[in-house]
Amino acid sequence: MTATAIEATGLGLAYGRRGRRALHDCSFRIPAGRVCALAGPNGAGKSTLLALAAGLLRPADGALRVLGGTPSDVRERVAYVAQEKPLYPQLTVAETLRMGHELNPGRWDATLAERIVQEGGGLEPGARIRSLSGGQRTRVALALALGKRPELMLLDEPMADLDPLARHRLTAALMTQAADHGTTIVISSHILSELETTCDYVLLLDGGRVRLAGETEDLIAAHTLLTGPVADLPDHTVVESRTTGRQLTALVRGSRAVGGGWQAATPSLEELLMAHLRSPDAPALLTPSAEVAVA
Ligand SMILES: Nc1ncnc2c1ncn2[C@@H]1O[C@H](COP(=O)(O)OP(=O)(O)OP(=O)(O)O)[C@@H](O)[C@H]1O
Repeated sequence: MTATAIEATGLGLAYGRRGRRALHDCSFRIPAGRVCALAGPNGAGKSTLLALAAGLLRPADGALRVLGGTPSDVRERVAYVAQEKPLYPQLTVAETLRMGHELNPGRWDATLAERIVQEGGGLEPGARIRSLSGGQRTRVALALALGKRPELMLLDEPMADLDPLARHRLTAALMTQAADHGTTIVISSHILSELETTCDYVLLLDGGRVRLAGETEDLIAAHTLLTGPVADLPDHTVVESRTTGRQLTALVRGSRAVGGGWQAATPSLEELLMAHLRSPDAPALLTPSAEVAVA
């Protein structure tokens, strides 16, 4: 089995004593070297999971192992970019990068960090962080994260405020980092169509629970999109079915051929995720590499 980047066993967390559970009994594994999409609707628990993996929150239940240790043990080897991209507003861009250098002795890649802030309409080194736009701050935050040359990057909706060109460039920089250095990237996003082209692993959360986890390809291959006359679908686990006039469209588990006028197609990742989100009662599915080994 390949090395493990993140392993959660029965992980649970509630905010406050009477708080609703943000995560509930989550067990899954993300192997090292993957680019993993963390998907799920608002309030699914994505930011909570990333903050736990970054060691900023502690689990109330269960356990979370990151790069083989506790999140606080491995902090040096992990880069975390939170949704609100906290940076020091009074520092300049150059001072922020210098801080990155000082905080990461022996690891810091100044050339890469500089390139990220300079690419596509460079940021003035003397510009104060407080004077930057949201998207420009994101570039500085990602430069700090990439400059650290981490083994694991935890990115909470990093691209949300970037223009399409900057988004494209930074996605390419992340993919190069993953390919050249085997960095594991866990990236939360609501833009499902973008995840399909960039991510080879998926973790879908909903209501604080794991719904899908595993290789993108294998999860897609484990489902079939069937279209045909309105009728029962015997012998299939139906994730979601919808009727339009006399036609039924159903996402089912399995890839068996069906007769009787049914047309079978491979779902896109977006279709797969959307069908699961629209059907909260569909059973969860984890591929073997995402299952936690029972001791
Ligand atoms: N600091 C907090 N105090 C109390 N409840 C919180 C706090 N942060 C998150 N929650 C609750 O925990 C649950 C999970 O929130 P979380 O931010 O992890 O979801 P998310 O999947 O990242 O959502 P989004 O896509 O909107 O960013 C939600 O019900 C949310 O209201």
